[in-house]
Amino acid sequence: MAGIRVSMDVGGDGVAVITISNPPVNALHPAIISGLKEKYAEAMNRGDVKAIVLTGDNGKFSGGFDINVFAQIHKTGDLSSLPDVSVELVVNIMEDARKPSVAAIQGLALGGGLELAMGCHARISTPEAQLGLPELTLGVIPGFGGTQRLPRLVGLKKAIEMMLQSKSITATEGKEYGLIDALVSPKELIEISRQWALDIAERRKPWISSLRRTDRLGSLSEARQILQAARQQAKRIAPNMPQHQVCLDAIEEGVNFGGYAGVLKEAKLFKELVLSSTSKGLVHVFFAQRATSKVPNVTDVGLKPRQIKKVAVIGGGLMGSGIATALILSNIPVVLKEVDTKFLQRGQKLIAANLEGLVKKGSLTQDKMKKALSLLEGVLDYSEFRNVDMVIEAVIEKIPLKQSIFADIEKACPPHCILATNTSTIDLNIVGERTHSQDRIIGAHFFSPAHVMPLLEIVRMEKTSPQVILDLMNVGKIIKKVPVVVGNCTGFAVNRTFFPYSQGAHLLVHLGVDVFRVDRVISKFGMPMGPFQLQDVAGYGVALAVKDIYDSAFKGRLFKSGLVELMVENGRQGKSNGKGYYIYEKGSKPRPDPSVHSIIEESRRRTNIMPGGKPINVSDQDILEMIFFPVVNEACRVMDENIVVRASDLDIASVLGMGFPRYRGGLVFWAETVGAPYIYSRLNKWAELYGGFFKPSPYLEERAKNGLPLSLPSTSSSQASRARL
Ligand SMILES: C[C@H](O)CC(=O)SCCNC(=O)CCNC(=O)[C@H](O)C(C)(C)COP(=O)(O)OP(=O)(O)OC[C@H]1O[C@@H](n2cnc3c(N)ncnc32)[C@H](O)[C@@H]1OP(=O)(O)O
Repeated sequence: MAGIRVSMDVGGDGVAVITISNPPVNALHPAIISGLKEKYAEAMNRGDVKAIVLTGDNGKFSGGFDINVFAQIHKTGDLSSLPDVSVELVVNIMEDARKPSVAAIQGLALGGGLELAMGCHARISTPEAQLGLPELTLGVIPGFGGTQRLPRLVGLKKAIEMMLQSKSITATEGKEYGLIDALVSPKELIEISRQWALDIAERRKPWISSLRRTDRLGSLSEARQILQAARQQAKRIAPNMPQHQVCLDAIEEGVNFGGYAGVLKEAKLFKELVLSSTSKGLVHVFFAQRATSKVPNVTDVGLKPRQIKKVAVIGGGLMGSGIATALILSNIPVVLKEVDTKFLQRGQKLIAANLEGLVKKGSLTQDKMKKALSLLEGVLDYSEFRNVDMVIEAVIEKIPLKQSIFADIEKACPPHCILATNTSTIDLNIVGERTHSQDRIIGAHFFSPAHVMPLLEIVRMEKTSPQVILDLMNVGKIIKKVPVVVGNCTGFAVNRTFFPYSQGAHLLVHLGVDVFRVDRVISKFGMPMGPFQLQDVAGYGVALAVKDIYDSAFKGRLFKSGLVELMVENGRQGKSNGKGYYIYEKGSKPRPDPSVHSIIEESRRRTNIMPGGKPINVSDQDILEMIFFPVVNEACRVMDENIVVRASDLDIASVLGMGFPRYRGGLVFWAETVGAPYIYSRLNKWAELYGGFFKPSPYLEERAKNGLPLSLPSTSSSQASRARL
């Protein structure tokens, strides 16, 4: 296997330097594990080797066990490709060896990488290296002894925090906690590690096996209290995932019966979790997220992103101020344009408040806030636009207004400048209709709050140039977003796929289902909140503004009711005025408002769709399916029309844009686990009972009838044969 190797170099000082090499992050592929076993055996047998230094190639120790192996196991169900590492390699070969090992760490030591380092008898690191056990984010637990050694090195409380929250620390922090023995510069790393290893071999420094330590664990009663508190916390933060409690089970075994018993238990539990549906979903999301950065004809044609030195943002409302915040936080200077001083000041205040919020949370220092604010310039006309590299328009969703802005900025900006719009629904062809710059017009659809939400939906038109797409993808990465490139249509990929989400919820309520029950079922499934609370939080203005646009784009598959208008007529605007389906009061959680029932009753009377005038009788499962299956159905149309590059892009967009539970792998991945034939048959039945809103799309029908995966890309012949359906 090219590039995958373990090498050993024995110096005149008697130290064998064993180096892991598997670019780009030195992942621990099974071939690396066998290589390590082989080199250690050789080092033990050679008379000229007194001690070992273990390190990684190219400035990185290791990014952990090779996650591709998990993906392979998920496909085959066969666990035999998992090498025996925790006992055979880390305990028997490394920790209990006759010759000591020192880990020389640089760049990163994550997951199995850090676990190998903890099996060494000392750890020397460069200060900025990232150390952590993020296995729970993949639905498993640390499996090379990490659940046992980390608590014995940094104490139970800190270790549990690092594992349950998958939180990395720097080596500088690691030194404070006892994980790292010495901090050194990259230049000295190998030299000092060699000397350290010799010092241990010659007993000038202590020969410590982490697994046998107990001094950092505290008393049994203290340990039990910490574990108990952690179990409660895990129940709250991860109610639908098994790996948090299982990780605590492994730690507890070691606390009660010693480190070695803990390692054995950990190995057993690890194997069980690898096959869990949670791990399948999370590993899928790991690779799906990385796949979004590969866009055919954009990222594979040798283009280099141009530097974007300055960006103009038009509109200082909620979205514009959030976008400006995200840019200045990543050191990109921003010109913020508004129509008058009052609106400009409001925008500047919103940006300052966004930054202050981050300072309060502890994620930004005062100095960095000042630095960010110094990069913001407020303007009332286009004169400062002459030297910007990108404009992001973020004004209200009014077509004539956007068209006139685009005609203006085409004149005011330099010819290379990217002209982006943050519209969430309007067709980009319409926005740019009055310009001659179709090749540099692009959608930059942020999600609210824009400085917090991780998704950036990049919308390209047929004529948008690959260079412009690449530049915006790069800006997205710089401002720490995950850019997903999609095609142009009403609502683009995310809002289009999810428009039936709120509509299905409204339909159910008009069929007689309780509004708060709908929200409870959806939250229990793992969404951050139910569709009605979401509507409260987003504000009814959004729903009303896009209504006509959806009406004309999605004819025949809409459910129309006047409930939102009725809510507004009754003085309810959702969270913004404290009164929606829920009551919002400062300092307390949203409370269901029973007085909303009379408004709903009125809306039901007007719509009059309950069969025989009586509420339908449905189970919680029915509610879930009647809301999500229409969403899957629309996702099928989005895939059929090639709005997304690949199905997994919709998985990432649903997770990062809508809060679809990551551990379910995203919308399409989840739908595959449910099965196209079942989804199709349910939608068909509801279409007969309740009309066109549920009618299965030809794409779904074809997949269901032919037993094909939903994620399999369409071929032109299948598209043609569907057109005849
Ligand atoms: C038994 C053990 O306890 C189990 C384990 O060790 S499980 C693994 C634990 N380790 C992790 O979870 C770390 C996962 N990796 C990461 O968080 C990040 O990739 C990183 C912080 C290492 C690097 O981030 P960044 O520089 O942004 O690069 P990123 O794009 O994420 O990764 C670069 C490439 O390395 C791959 N990669 C990263 N870590 C990998 C791993 N552990 N296994 C396989 N591939 C990996 C990525 O898939 C990507 O591949 P691509 O270029 O083909 O898309």
